[in-house]
Amino acid sequence: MTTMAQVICGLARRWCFGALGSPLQVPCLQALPLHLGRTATRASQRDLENAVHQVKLWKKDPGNEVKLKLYALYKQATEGPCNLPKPGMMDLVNKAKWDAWSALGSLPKETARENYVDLVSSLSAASEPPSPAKPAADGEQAGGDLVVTSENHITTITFNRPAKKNAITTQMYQDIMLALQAASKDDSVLTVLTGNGEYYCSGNDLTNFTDIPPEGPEEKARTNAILLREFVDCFIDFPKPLVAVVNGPAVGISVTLLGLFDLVYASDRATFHTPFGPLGLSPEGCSSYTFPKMMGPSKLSRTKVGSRAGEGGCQSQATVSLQGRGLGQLVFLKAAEMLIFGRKLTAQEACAQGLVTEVFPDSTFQKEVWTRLRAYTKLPPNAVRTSREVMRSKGRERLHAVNAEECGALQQRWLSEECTSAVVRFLSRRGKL
Ligand SMILES: CCCCCC/C=C/C(=O)SCCNC(=O)CCNC(=O)[C@H](O)C(C)(C)COP(=O)(O)OP(=O)(O)OC[C@H]1O[C@@H](n2cnc3c(N)ncnc32)[C@H](O)[C@@H]1OP(=O)(O)O
Repeated sequence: MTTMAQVICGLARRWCFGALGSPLQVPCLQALPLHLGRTATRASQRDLENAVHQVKLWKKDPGNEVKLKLYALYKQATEGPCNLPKPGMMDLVNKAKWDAWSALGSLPKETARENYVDLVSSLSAASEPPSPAKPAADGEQAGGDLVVTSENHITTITFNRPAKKNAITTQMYQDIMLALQAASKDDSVLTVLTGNGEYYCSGNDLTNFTDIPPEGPEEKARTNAILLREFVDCFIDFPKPLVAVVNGPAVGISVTLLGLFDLVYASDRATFHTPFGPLGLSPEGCSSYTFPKMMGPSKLSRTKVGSRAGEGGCQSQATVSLQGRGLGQLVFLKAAEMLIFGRKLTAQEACAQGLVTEVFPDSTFQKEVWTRLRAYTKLPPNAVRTSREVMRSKGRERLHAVNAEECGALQQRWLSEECTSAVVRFLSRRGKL
């Protein structure tokens, strides 16, 4: 399957030569400064061909904004104003390129040719050889986007895309399912999910929505809904204790799945954000059922004042004020505030709502959590497994039904203009399409 990266790379090579006829969305193309240093002579067709050849020699990706400008100028110089029909919203790559070309209006071919040559000559002069790939820092985990280890009777699945805030690619969904299937059969007692780097996970990789198959966006939505349902089913059916070691900010599906975990240990620098509203999406991971169940439709949360983090229970930040004695403030947090309105929770707030089991100071987080987990693995494994099974078995049928309903709703959401516009906005914010 053509990945988005291949699509972009393919387009990058062919855009500059104008062989493709489909645009990419970039907000203010006009703002891109064109090189005005050209002498009065008009750029010839030969100059254009030389410029095209020069671009082929570029070693560094100039970024989408430049590629779009070159694409649009080349099309305008060789074919004149854009008269193609506007592609659909979900066809992000083609629509953005269409926009780029159309933005040039009735710019004369000669002027477009001149601007193309000028732009290439100024960028070629400025282009630097690419910096050598940064070697992995000491202690950083080598390996792919997902690292799975199994030791001390703990299977650990680590999101390992720190440069992308551990966003989950389509392949990673598959790999996590494989890791869970293996962990359900190995000699581990616990299975842990955690993140490498400053983030736990920034949720679904939003470029997952952009590689539209030839069958069109409806097919993409259908296959994504199947993948998501199978992915969440793996967590519902997993037979051993699931532990989330939330080392930093968590977004989207990495948050909603936590309702299916048995322990959620969070660093006090972790946050919990489910921006489904702003993204035009709806909840997944069974959170439409587990969150209200866990948090209550509206819940008065009381937490201890001044308790040290890690001494059991939530680290106190939110407290309860009674008759104005200044013991803190009344904390109303609702599942709806998270799932519908996208309120981001601190680790303490998430703990007060029952989403997080315990919050630890970041400075001692890893040491405290892994010491505790290793102690838990000393428990009789069959007793652990039996206790978990009797706790979880009663709710599985309901959770599978909730999962099916959520995936059906999302399948429609992914086709909506609300969602596609939000994804384009995110990916275009720095020419990331
Ligand atoms: C099979 C389909 C299953 C679908 C399941 C349904 C799941 C739904 C969800 O999970 S919805 C939530 C999706 N996630 C987001 O909306 C988060 C998007 N990211 C952000 O808002 C921000 O990146 C941030 C707040 C997480 C971090 O911001 P900041 O500290 O400013 O860093 P950058 O934005 O510069 O990010 C660095 C780098 O990472 C890329 N990136 C981060 N998150 C994602 C993501 N979710 N998808 C794709 N790319 C992401 C970001 O683009 C930057 O890349 P760059 O360095 O510019 O190449």
